[in-house]
Amino acid sequence: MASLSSLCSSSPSIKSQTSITKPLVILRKDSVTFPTRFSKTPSLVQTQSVAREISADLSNTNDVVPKKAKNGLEKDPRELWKRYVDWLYQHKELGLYLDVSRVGFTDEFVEEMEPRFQSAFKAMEELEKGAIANPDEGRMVGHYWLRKPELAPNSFLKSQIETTLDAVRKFADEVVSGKIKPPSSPEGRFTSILSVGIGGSALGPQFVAEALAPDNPPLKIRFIDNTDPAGIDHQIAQLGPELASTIVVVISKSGGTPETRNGLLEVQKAFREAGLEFAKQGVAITQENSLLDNTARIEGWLARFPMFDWVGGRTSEMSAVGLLPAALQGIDVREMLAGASLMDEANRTTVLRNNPAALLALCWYWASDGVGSKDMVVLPYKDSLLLFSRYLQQLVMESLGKEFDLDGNRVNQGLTVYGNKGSTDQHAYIQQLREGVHNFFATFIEVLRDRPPGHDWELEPGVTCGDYLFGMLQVKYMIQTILNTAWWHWI
Ligand SMILES: O=P(O)(O)OC[C@H]1O[C@H](O)[C@H](O)[C@@H](O)[C@@H]1O
Repeated sequence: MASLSSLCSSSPSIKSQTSITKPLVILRKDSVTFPTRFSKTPSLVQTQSVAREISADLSNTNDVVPKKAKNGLEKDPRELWKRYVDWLYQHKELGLYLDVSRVGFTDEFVEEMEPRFQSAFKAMEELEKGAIANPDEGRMVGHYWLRKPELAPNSFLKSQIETTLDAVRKFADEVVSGKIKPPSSPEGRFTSILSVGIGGSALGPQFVAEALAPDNPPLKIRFIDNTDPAGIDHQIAQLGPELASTIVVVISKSGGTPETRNGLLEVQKAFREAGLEFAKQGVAITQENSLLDNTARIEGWLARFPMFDWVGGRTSEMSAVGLLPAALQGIDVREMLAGASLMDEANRTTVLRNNPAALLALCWYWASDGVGSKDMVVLPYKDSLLLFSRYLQQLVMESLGKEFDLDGNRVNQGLTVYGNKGSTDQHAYIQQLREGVHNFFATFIEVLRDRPPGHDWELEPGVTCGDYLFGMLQVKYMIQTILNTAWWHWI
Protein backbone atom coordinates (compact mmCIF):
# COMPACT_ATOMS: atom_id res chain seq x y z
CA MET A 1 0.00 0.00 0.00
CA ALA A 2 1.40 3.35 -0.91
CA SER A 3 0.34 6.91 -0.78
CA LEU A 4 1.80 9.64 -2.96
CA SER A 5 1.55 13.33 -2.26
CA SER A 6 2.84 16.07 -4.46
CA LEU A 7 3.43 19.71 -3.89
CA CYS A 8 5.17 22.67 -5.47
CA SER A 9 7.90 24.69 -3.90
CA SER A 10 7.40 28.39 -3.70
CA SER A 11 9.40 31.20 -5.06
CA PRO A 12 10.43 33.31 -2.11
CA SER A 13 10.19 36.39 -4.27
CA ILE A 14 6.45 36.04 -4.44
CA LYS A 15 4.44 37.78 -1.80
CA SER A 16 1.56 36.09 -0.03
CA GLN A 17 -1.40 35.95 -2.30
CA THR A 18 -4.57 37.62 -1.22
CA SER A 19 -7.03 36.06 -3.63
CA ILE A 20 -7.86 32.41 -3.46
CA THR A 21 -8.75 30.12 -6.29
CA LYS A 22 -12.15 28.55 -5.88
CA PRO A 23 -11.68 24.87 -5.39
CA LEU A 24 -14.08 22.43 -6.93
CA VAL A 25 -16.93 22.14 -4.47
CA ILE A 26 -18.77 19.12 -5.78
CA LEU A 27 -17.42 16.06 -4.05
CA ARG A 28 -16.37 13.42 -6.50
CA LYS A 29 -17.04 10.52 -4.23
CA ASP A 30 -19.81 9.76 -1.78
CA SER A 31 -17.25 8.63 0.72
CA VAL A 32 -13.52 8.85 0.95
CA THR A 33 -11.27 6.35 2.66
CA PHE A 34 -8.32 8.18 4.05
CA PRO A 35 -4.84 6.80 3.81
CA THR A 36 -3.68 7.00 7.36
CA ARG A 37 -1.63 4.83 9.65
CA PHE A 38 -3.81 5.89 12.55
CA SER A 39 -7.43 5.34 13.32
CA LYS A 40 -7.65 8.94 14.51
CA THR A 41 -9.70 11.50 12.60
CA PRO A 42 -7.68 12.79 9.66
CA SER A 43 -5.98 16.00 10.53
CA LEU A 44 -6.80 19.41 9.20
CA VAL A 45 -3.76 21.43 8.44
CA GLN A 46 -3.64 25.17 8.51
CA THR A 47 -1.36 25.94 5.66
CA GLN A 48 -0.53 28.42 3.02
CA SER A 49 0.12 27.03 -0.38
CA VAL A 50 2.19 29.24 -2.58
CA ALA A 51 2.29 30.41 -6.16
CA ARG A 52 5.36 30.43 -8.38
CA GLU A 53 7.03 32.78 -10.72
CA ILE A 54 6.98 31.69 -14.33
CA SER A 55 9.66 33.02 -16.60
CA ALA A 56 8.29 34.93 -19.57
CA ASP A 57 10.07 32.90 -22.20
CA LEU A 58 10.24 29.31 -21.13
CA SER A 59 10.76 27.71 -24.45
CA ASN A 60 10.85 28.58 -28.09
CA THR A 61 8.48 25.75 -28.90
CA ASN A 62 5.47 26.68 -31.00
CA ASP A 63 3.35 24.63 -28.68
CA VAL A 64 1.35 26.97 -26.49
CA VAL A 65 1.73 26.24 -22.82
CA PRO A 66 -1.53 26.98 -21.03
CA LYS A 67 -1.33 30.14 -18.96
CA LYS A 68 -1.46 29.81 -15.24
CA ALA A 69 -3.25 31.97 -12.77
CA LYS A 70 -0.57 32.94 -10.32
CA ASN A 71 -3.04 33.39 -7.54
CA GLY A 72 -4.27 29.86 -7.85
CA LEU A 73 -3.47 28.37 -4.48
CA GLU A 74 -5.51 27.64 -1.47
CA LYS A 75 -5.04 28.99 2.04
CA ASP A 76 -8.29 28.30 3.84
CA PRO A 77 -7.96 24.91 5.57
CA ARG A 78 -11.58 24.03 4.95
CA GLU A 79 -11.31 24.78 1.26
CA LEU A 80 -8.02 22.89 1.16
CA TRP A 81 -9.75 19.97 2.83
CA LYS A 82 -12.48 20.05 0.16
CA ARG A 83 -9.81 20.13 -2.51
CA TYR A 84 -8.14 17.13 -0.90
CA VAL A 85 -11.38 15.18 -0.75
CA ASP A 86 -12.32 16.18 -4.26
CA TRP A 87 -9.02 15.25 -5.89
CA LEU A 88 -7.88 12.31 -3.76
CA TYR A 89 -7.29 9.32 -6.01
CA GLN A 90 -7.69 5.90 -4.45
CA HIS A 91 -7.41 2.42 -5.89
CA LYS A 92 -8.39 0.03 -3.14
CA GLU A 93 -7.34 -3.18 -4.86
CA LEU A 94 -3.87 -1.82 -5.52
CA GLY A 95 -3.79 -0.02 -2.18
CA LEU A 96 -2.70 3.16 -3.93
CA TYR A 97 -3.62 6.69 -2.94
CA LEU A 98 -2.59 9.86 -4.71
CA ASP A 99 -3.02 13.25 -3.08
CA VAL A 100 -2.47 16.18 -5.46
CA SER A 101 -4.37 18.74 -3.43
CA ARG A 102 -1.31 20.82 -2.60
CA VAL A 103 0.06 21.15 -6.08
CA GLY A 104 -2.03 24.20 -6.72
CA PHE A 105 -3.20 23.81 -10.30
CA THR A 106 -6.32 25.77 -11.05
CA ASP A 107 -9.67 24.74 -12.52
CA GLU A 108 -8.84 26.87 -15.57
CA PHE A 109 -5.58 25.02 -16.08
CA VAL A 110 -7.31 21.65 -15.84
CA GLU A 111 -9.87 22.83 -18.38
CA GLU A 112 -7.19 24.08 -20.76
CA MET A 113 -5.29 20.81 -20.46
CA GLU A 114 -8.31 18.59 -20.99
CA PRO A 115 -8.10 18.45 -24.84
CA ARG A 116 -4.38 17.62 -24.57
CA PHE A 117 -5.15 14.78 -22.22
CA GLN A 118 -7.84 13.49 -24.52
CA SER A 119 -5.36 13.39 -27.43
CA ALA A 120 -2.80 11.71 -25.17
CA PHE A 121 -5.38 9.07 -24.18
CA LYS A 122 -6.18 8.52 -27.85
CA ALA A 123 -2.47 8.21 -28.68
CA MET A 124 -2.06 5.69 -25.85
CA GLU A 125 -4.94 3.66 -27.20
CA GLU A 126 -3.32 3.62 -30.65
CA LEU A 127 0.04 2.74 -29.11
CA GLU A 128 -1.47 -0.21 -27.27
CA LYS A 129 -3.01 -1.37 -30.52
CA GLY A 130 0.44 -1.49 -32.10
CA ALA A 131 0.90 1.90 -33.78
CA ILE A 132 4.46 2.90 -34.66
CA ALA A 133 4.84 5.08 -31.62
CA ASN A 134 8.60 5.54 -31.87
CA PRO A 135 9.03 7.26 -35.24
CA ASP A 136 12.83 7.68 -34.82
CA GLU A 137 13.32 3.94 -34.58
CA GLY A 138 10.20 3.01 -36.60
CA ARG A 139 9.02 0.60 -33.96
CA MET A 140 6.00 -0.26 -31.84
CA VAL A 141 6.01 0.40 -28.10
CA GLY A 142 4.48 -2.66 -26.50
CA HIS A 143 5.68 -3.13 -22.92
CA TYR A 144 2.00 -3.07 -21.85
CA TRP A 145 1.48 -6.37 -23.66
CA LEU A 146 4.05 -8.05 -21.43
CA ARG A 147 1.63 -7.94 -18.53
CA LYS A 148 -1.46 -8.72 -20.58
CA PRO A 149 -0.43 -10.73 -23.66
CA GLU A 150 -3.98 -10.80 -25.04
CA LEU A 151 -3.53 -7.09 -25.81
CA ALA A 152 -0.70 -7.81 -28.26
CA PRO A 153 -1.73 -6.80 -31.79
CA ASN A 154 -1.23 -10.27 -33.25
CA SER A 155 -1.06 -13.89 -32.16
CA PHE A 156 2.65 -14.21 -32.99
CA LEU A 157 3.59 -11.49 -30.48
CA LYS A 158 1.17 -12.92 -27.91
CA SER A 159 2.76 -16.33 -28.17
CA GLN A 160 6.31 -14.84 -28.05
CA ILE A 161 5.45 -13.19 -24.73
CA GLU A 162 3.82 -16.27 -23.24
CA THR A 163 6.55 -18.63 -24.39
CA THR A 164 9.26 -16.39 -22.96
CA LEU A 165 7.47 -16.05 -19.64
CA ASP A 166 7.04 -19.82 -19.36
CA ALA A 167 10.69 -20.36 -20.26
CA VAL A 168 11.88 -17.80 -17.70
CA ARG A 169 9.78 -19.34 -14.92
CA LYS A 170 10.77 -22.91 -15.76
CA PHE A 171 14.48 -22.03 -15.92
CA ALA A 172 14.34 -20.06 -12.65
CA ASP A 173 12.46 -22.89 -10.89
CA GLU A 174 15.05 -25.41 -12.04
CA VAL A 175 17.95 -23.22 -10.93
CA VAL A 176 16.38 -22.50 -7.54
CA SER A 177 15.47 -26.15 -6.95
CA GLY A 178 18.99 -27.26 -7.91
CA LYS A 179 17.90 -29.22 -10.96
CA ILE A 180 20.12 -26.96 -13.05
CA LYS A 181 23.47 -26.97 -11.26
CA PRO A 182 26.85 -25.29 -11.66
CA PRO A 183 29.40 -27.84 -12.90
CA SER A 184 32.00 -27.52 -10.18
CA SER A 185 30.56 -26.02 -7.03
CA PRO A 186 30.82 -27.69 -3.63
CA GLU A 187 27.28 -26.39 -2.81
CA GLY A 188 25.91 -28.34 -5.76
CA ARG A 189 23.52 -25.50 -6.60
CA PHE A 190 23.65 -21.90 -7.72
CA THR A 191 23.79 -19.47 -4.78
CA SER A 192 24.40 -16.09 -6.45
CA ILE A 193 23.50 -14.05 -9.50
CA LEU A 194 25.96 -11.62 -11.08
CA SER A 195 24.02 -9.29 -13.37
CA VAL A 196 26.04 -7.48 -16.04
CA GLY A 197 24.21 -4.64 -17.80
CA ILE A 198 23.74 -0.86 -17.76
CA GLY A 199 20.95 1.74 -17.97
CA GLY A 200 17.60 0.13 -18.75
CA SER A 201 19.31 -3.24 -18.60
CA ALA A 202 20.27 -2.73 -14.94
CA LEU A 203 18.15 -0.12 -13.20
CA GLY A 204 14.88 -2.11 -13.14
CA PRO A 205 16.44 -5.30 -11.73
CA GLN A 206 18.43 -3.22 -9.20
CA PHE A 207 15.32 -1.39 -8.03
CA VAL A 208 13.22 -4.55 -7.80
CA ALA A 209 15.94 -6.44 -5.93
CA GLU A 210 16.06 -3.69 -3.33
CA ALA A 211 12.29 -3.28 -3.13
CA LEU A 212 10.90 -6.79 -3.40
CA ALA A 213 13.47 -9.52 -2.79
CA PRO A 214 12.92 -11.59 0.35
CA ASP A 215 15.34 -11.16 3.25
CA ASN A 216 17.02 -14.48 2.47
CA PRO A 217 16.61 -15.03 -1.26
CA PRO A 218 17.48 -18.43 -2.75
CA LEU A 219 20.10 -16.64 -4.88
CA LYS A 220 21.63 -13.31 -3.82
CA ILE A 221 22.15 -10.75 -6.58
CA ARG A 222 25.01 -8.35 -7.30
CA PHE A 223 25.52 -6.01 -10.22
CA ILE A 224 28.28 -4.92 -12.56
CA ASP A 225 26.79 -1.83 -14.21
CA ASN A 226 29.86 0.13 -15.24
CA THR A 227 33.21 -0.19 -16.94
CA ASP A 228 35.05 0.84 -13.78
CA PRO A 229 37.77 -1.79 -13.21
CA ALA A 230 37.82 -1.22 -9.46
CA GLY A 231 34.04 -1.65 -9.27
CA ILE A 232 34.23 -4.87 -11.28
CA ASP A 233 37.14 -6.20 -9.19
CA HIS A 234 35.19 -5.40 -6.04
CA GLN A 235 32.18 -7.46 -7.12
CA ILE A 236 34.35 -10.41 -8.18
CA ALA A 237 36.45 -10.23 -5.01
CA GLN A 238 33.35 -10.19 -2.86
CA LEU A 239 32.12 -13.32 -4.58
CA GLY A 240 35.45 -15.06 -3.98
CA PRO A 241 35.05 -18.85 -4.19
CA GLU A 242 31.30 -18.34 -4.64
CA LEU A 243 32.08 -17.54 -8.28
CA ALA A 244 31.80 -21.29 -8.83
CA SER A 245 28.14 -21.19 -7.84
CA THR A 246 27.29 -17.87 -9.50
CA ILE A 247 24.98 -17.59 -12.47
CA VAL A 248 26.09 -14.68 -14.66
CA VAL A 249 23.18 -12.92 -16.39
CA VAL A 250 24.39 -10.61 -19.16
CA ILE A 251 21.66 -8.16 -20.20
CA SER A 252 21.80 -5.87 -23.23
CA LYS A 253 19.00 -5.11 -25.65
CA SER A 254 21.37 -4.06 -28.43
CA GLY A 255 23.89 -6.67 -27.40
CA GLY A 256 26.73 -4.29 -28.21
CA THR A 257 26.93 -1.75 -25.38
CA PRO A 258 30.65 -1.25 -24.59
CA GLU A 259 30.35 -1.14 -20.79
CA THR A 260 28.40 -4.39 -20.76
CA ARG A 261 30.79 -6.06 -23.20
CA ASN A 262 33.73 -4.99 -21.00
CA GLY A 263 32.00 -6.33 -17.89
CA LEU A 264 31.45 -9.65 -19.64
CA LEU A 265 35.09 -9.89 -20.76
CA GLU A 266 36.29 -9.08 -17.24
CA VAL A 267 34.01 -11.72 -15.70
CA GLN A 268 35.09 -14.30 -18.28
CA LYS A 269 38.71 -13.58 -17.38
CA ALA A 270 37.90 -14.12 -13.69
CA PHE A 271 36.29 -17.46 -14.56
CA ARG A 272 39.38 -18.53 -16.54
CA GLU A 273 41.67 -17.55 -13.66
CA ALA A 274 39.54 -19.58 -11.25
CA GLY A 275 39.64 -22.57 -13.58
CA LEU A 276 35.88 -22.35 -14.21
CA GLU A 277 34.02 -22.75 -17.47
CA PHE A 278 32.02 -19.57 -18.04
CA ALA A 279 29.67 -20.98 -20.69
CA LYS A 280 28.16 -23.42 -18.16
CA GLN A 281 27.16 -20.51 -15.92
CA GLY A 282 26.40 -17.74 -18.43
CA VAL A 283 22.93 -16.54 -19.46
CA ALA A 284 22.25 -13.90 -22.13
CA ILE A 285 19.17 -11.67 -22.33
CA THR A 286 19.29 -9.77 -25.60
CA GLN A 287 17.70 -9.29 -29.03
CA GLU A 288 17.88 -12.25 -31.34
CA ASN A 289 21.01 -12.23 -33.53
CA SER A 290 22.69 -9.40 -31.65
CA LEU A 291 26.42 -9.69 -31.05
CA LEU A 292 25.75 -10.91 -27.52
CA ASP A 293 23.16 -13.42 -28.72
CA ASN A 294 25.52 -14.82 -31.34
CA THR A 295 28.39 -15.00 -28.85
CA ALA A 296 26.22 -16.87 -26.34
CA ARG A 297 24.95 -19.25 -29.03
CA ILE A 298 28.38 -19.98 -30.48
CA GLU A 299 29.99 -20.43 -27.05
CA GLY A 300 27.10 -22.64 -25.89
CA TRP A 301 26.01 -20.64 -22.81
CA LEU A 302 23.67 -22.17 -20.28
CA ALA A 303 20.61 -20.23 -21.56
CA ARG A 304 19.46 -17.37 -23.78
CA PHE A 305 16.27 -15.30 -23.43
CA PRO A 306 14.97 -12.77 -25.92
CA MET A 307 14.47 -9.02 -25.65
CA PHE A 308 11.91 -7.72 -28.06
CA ASP A 309 12.42 -4.90 -30.51
CA TRP A 310 9.12 -3.36 -29.32
CA VAL A 311 10.20 -3.06 -25.68
CA GLY A 312 12.40 -0.06 -24.87
CA GLY A 313 15.33 -0.66 -22.53
CA ARG A 314 13.99 1.67 -19.85
CA THR A 315 10.59 -0.03 -19.86
CA SER A 316 11.91 -3.57 -19.99
CA GLU A 317 11.49 -4.52 -16.34
CA MET A 318 8.51 -6.79 -17.04
CA SER A 319 10.33 -8.61 -19.84
CA ALA A 320 12.95 -11.33 -19.27
CA VAL A 321 15.29 -8.47 -18.23
CA GLY A 322 13.47 -7.99 -14.94
CA LEU A 323 11.58 -11.25 -14.61
CA LEU A 324 14.53 -13.63 -14.69
CA PRO A 325 16.56 -11.93 -11.94
CA ALA A 326 13.36 -11.50 -9.91
CA ALA A 327 12.31 -15.15 -10.25
CA LEU A 328 15.83 -16.31 -9.34
CA GLN A 329 15.54 -14.29 -6.12
CA GLY A 330 12.28 -15.99 -5.23
CA ILE A 331 9.99 -13.09 -6.18
CA ASP A 332 6.61 -14.19 -7.53
CA VAL A 333 6.76 -12.79 -11.06
CA ARG A 334 3.12 -13.69 -11.79
CA GLU A 335 2.14 -11.37 -8.93
CA MET A 336 4.42 -8.65 -10.27
CA LEU A 337 2.80 -8.90 -13.68
CA ALA A 338 -0.70 -8.97 -12.21
CA GLY A 339 0.00 -5.81 -10.19
CA ALA A 340 1.42 -4.02 -13.22
CA SER A 341 -1.56 -5.08 -15.29
CA LEU A 342 -3.98 -3.68 -12.71
CA MET A 343 -2.02 -0.42 -12.72
CA ASP A 344 -2.18 -0.29 -16.53
CA GLU A 345 -5.92 -0.82 -16.36
CA ALA A 346 -6.29 2.10 -13.93
CA ASN A 347 -4.32 4.29 -16.32
CA ARG A 348 -6.55 3.52 -19.28
CA THR A 349 -9.49 5.53 -18.04
CA THR A 350 -10.00 8.71 -20.03
CA VAL A 351 -11.40 10.60 -17.04
CA LEU A 352 -8.44 12.69 -15.95
CA ARG A 353 -9.14 12.76 -12.24
CA ASN A 354 -9.65 8.98 -12.13
CA ASN A 355 -6.40 8.24 -13.94
CA PRO A 356 -3.38 8.29 -11.59
CA ALA A 357 -0.76 8.55 -14.36
CA ALA A 358 -2.63 11.44 -15.95
CA LEU A 359 -3.01 13.14 -12.57
CA LEU A 360 0.73 12.94 -11.97
CA ALA A 361 1.38 14.20 -15.50
CA LEU A 362 -0.95 17.14 -14.82
CA CYS A 363 0.97 17.95 -11.65
CA TRP A 364 4.38 17.64 -13.30
CA TYR A 365 3.27 19.76 -16.23
CA TRP A 366 1.87 22.42 -13.94
CA ALA A 367 4.88 22.41 -11.67
CA SER A 368 7.48 22.53 -14.43
CA ASP A 369 5.54 24.60 -16.99
CA GLY A 370 5.59 21.60 -19.28
CA VAL A 371 9.23 22.23 -20.13
CA GLY A 372 11.13 21.23 -17.01
CA SER A 373 11.51 24.69 -15.51
CA LYS A 374 11.59 23.04 -12.06
CA ASP A 375 13.16 19.80 -10.90
CA MET A 376 11.19 16.91 -9.49
CA VAL A 377 12.36 15.63 -6.11
CA VAL A 378 11.11 12.15 -5.24
CA LEU A 379 11.11 11.33 -1.54
CA PRO A 380 10.07 7.83 -0.58
CA TYR A 381 9.86 7.29 3.16
CA LYS A 382 10.93 3.66 2.90
CA ASP A 383 14.40 2.15 2.78
CA SER A 384 13.42 -0.44 0.20
CA LEU A 385 12.43 2.32 -2.24
CA LEU A 386 15.85 3.96 -2.11
CA LEU A 387 16.49 3.28 -5.78
CA PHE A 388 13.09 4.47 -6.96
CA SER A 389 14.33 7.95 -7.85
CA ARG A 390 17.27 6.46 -9.75
CA TYR A 391 14.95 4.23 -11.70
CA LEU A 392 12.60 7.15 -12.41
CA GLN A 393 15.55 9.27 -13.45
CA GLN A 394 16.16 7.18 -16.53
CA LEU A 395 12.49 6.54 -17.20
CA VAL A 396 11.59 10.23 -17.13
CA MET A 397 14.78 11.98 -18.21
CA GLU A 398 15.54 9.69 -21.13
CA SER A 399 11.91 9.87 -22.24
CA LEU A 400 11.33 13.61 -21.87
CA GLY A 401 14.82 15.04 -22.33
CA LYS A 402 14.55 16.01 -25.98
CA GLU A 403 16.07 18.58 -28.33
CA PHE A 404 13.15 18.41 -30.78
CA ASP A 405 9.47 17.61 -30.41
CA LEU A 406 7.64 15.19 -32.71
CA ASP A 407 6.92 18.03 -35.15
CA GLY A 408 10.59 18.90 -35.43
CA ASN A 409 10.46 22.07 -33.33
CA ARG A 410 13.56 22.69 -31.25
CA VAL A 411 12.35 22.47 -27.65
CA ASN A 412 15.34 21.46 -25.50
CA GLN A 413 13.07 20.31 -22.76
CA GLY A 414 12.95 17.63 -20.10
CA LEU A 415 12.29 17.10 -16.44
CA THR A 416 15.12 16.65 -13.95
CA VAL A 417 14.44 13.94 -11.39
CA TYR A 418 16.41 13.30 -8.25
CA GLY A 419 15.79 12.10 -4.74
CA ASN A 420 16.76 9.76 -2.01
CA LYS A 421 14.87 8.64 1.02
CA GLY A 422 13.21 10.00 4.09
CA SER A 423 13.76 10.51 6.85
CA THR A 424 17.49 9.88 6.29
CA ASP A 425 17.92 12.74 3.86
CA GLN A 426 16.09 15.22 6.02
CA HIS A 427 19.52 15.22 7.66
CA ALA A 428 21.33 15.93 4.38
CA TYR A 429 20.25 17.66 1.19
CA ILE A 430 16.70 18.40 2.27
CA GLN A 431 18.11 21.35 4.23
CA GLN A 432 18.65 23.10 0.90
CA LEU A 433 15.20 22.21 -0.38
CA ARG A 434 13.72 23.82 2.68
CA GLU A 435 15.82 26.92 2.94
CA GLY A 436 17.81 27.28 -0.26
CA VAL A 437 16.95 27.57 -3.92
CA HIS A 438 13.28 26.98 -4.63
CA ASN A 439 13.75 25.41 -8.03
CA PHE A 440 11.92 22.13 -7.46
CA PHE A 441 8.69 20.42 -6.66
CA ALA A 442 8.35 17.34 -4.48
CA THR A 443 6.59 14.01 -4.56
CA PHE A 444 6.41 12.23 -1.24
CA ILE A 445 5.84 8.48 -1.10
CA GLU A 446 4.60 6.78 2.03
CA VAL A 447 4.23 3.03 2.37
CA LEU A 448 1.25 2.56 4.64
CA ARG A 449 2.24 -0.81 6.09
CA ASP A 450 5.64 -0.82 7.80
CA ARG A 451 5.85 -4.26 9.43
CA PRO A 452 3.62 -7.27 8.86
CA PRO A 453 0.61 -7.20 11.22
CA GLY A 454 1.41 -8.50 14.67
CA HIS A 455 5.13 -7.71 14.44
CA ASP A 456 5.03 -4.18 15.72
CA TRP A 457 6.82 -3.20 18.86
CA GLU A 458 6.33 -0.04 20.88
CA LEU A 459 9.63 1.62 21.61
CA GLU A 460 7.81 4.19 23.75
CA PRO A 461 4.33 3.69 25.15
CA GLY A 462 1.95 3.78 22.19
CA VAL A 463 4.69 4.70 19.70
CA THR A 464 6.49 2.48 17.21
CA CYS A 465 9.55 3.10 15.07
CA GLY A 466 7.23 3.36 12.06
CA ASP A 467 5.22 6.08 13.81
CA TYR A 468 8.40 8.13 13.91
CA LEU A 469 8.93 7.59 10.16
CA PHE A 470 5.36 8.70 9.51
CA GLY A 471 5.85 11.69 11.81
CA MET A 472 9.05 12.71 10.00
CA LEU A 473 7.21 12.56 6.68
CA GLN A 474 4.35 14.68 7.97
CA VAL A 475 6.69 17.27 9.43
CA LYS A 476 8.71 17.44 6.23
CA TYR A 477 5.60 17.58 4.10
CA MET A 478 4.04 20.36 6.08
CA ILE A 479 7.21 22.40 6.40
CA GLN A 480 7.76 22.04 2.71
CA THR A 481 4.18 23.09 2.06
CA ILE A 482 4.31 26.21 4.13
CA LEU A 483 8.02 26.93 3.66
CA ASN A 484 8.86 30.08 5.55
CA THR A 485 5.55 31.75 5.37
CA ALA A 486 2.81 30.27 7.46
CA TRP A 487 1.96 28.10 10.39
CA TRP A 488 0.23 24.82 10.76
CA HIS A 489 -1.28 22.64 13.41
CA TRP A 490 -3.03 19.35 13.84
CA ILE A 491 -6.59 19.28 15.06
O1 LIG B 1 20.41 -2.66 -23.20
P1 LIG B 1 21.52 -2.01 -23.93
O2 LIG B 1 21.33 -2.08 -25.43
O3 LIG B 1 22.86 -2.51 -23.50
O4 LIG B 1 21.47 -0.47 -23.61
C1 LIG B 1 21.73 0.03 -22.33
C2 LIG B 1 21.36 1.51 -22.30
O5 LIG B 1 22.14 2.14 -23.30
C3 LIG B 1 21.90 3.52 -23.55
O6 LIG B 1 22.29 4.29 -22.47
C4 LIG B 1 20.44 3.79 -23.82
O7 LIG B 1 20.22 5.17 -23.90
C5 LIG B 1 19.58 3.18 -22.72
O8 LIG B 1 18.21 3.35 -23.01
C6 LIG B 1 19.88 1.72 -22.59
O9 LIG B 1 19.09 1.17 -21.56
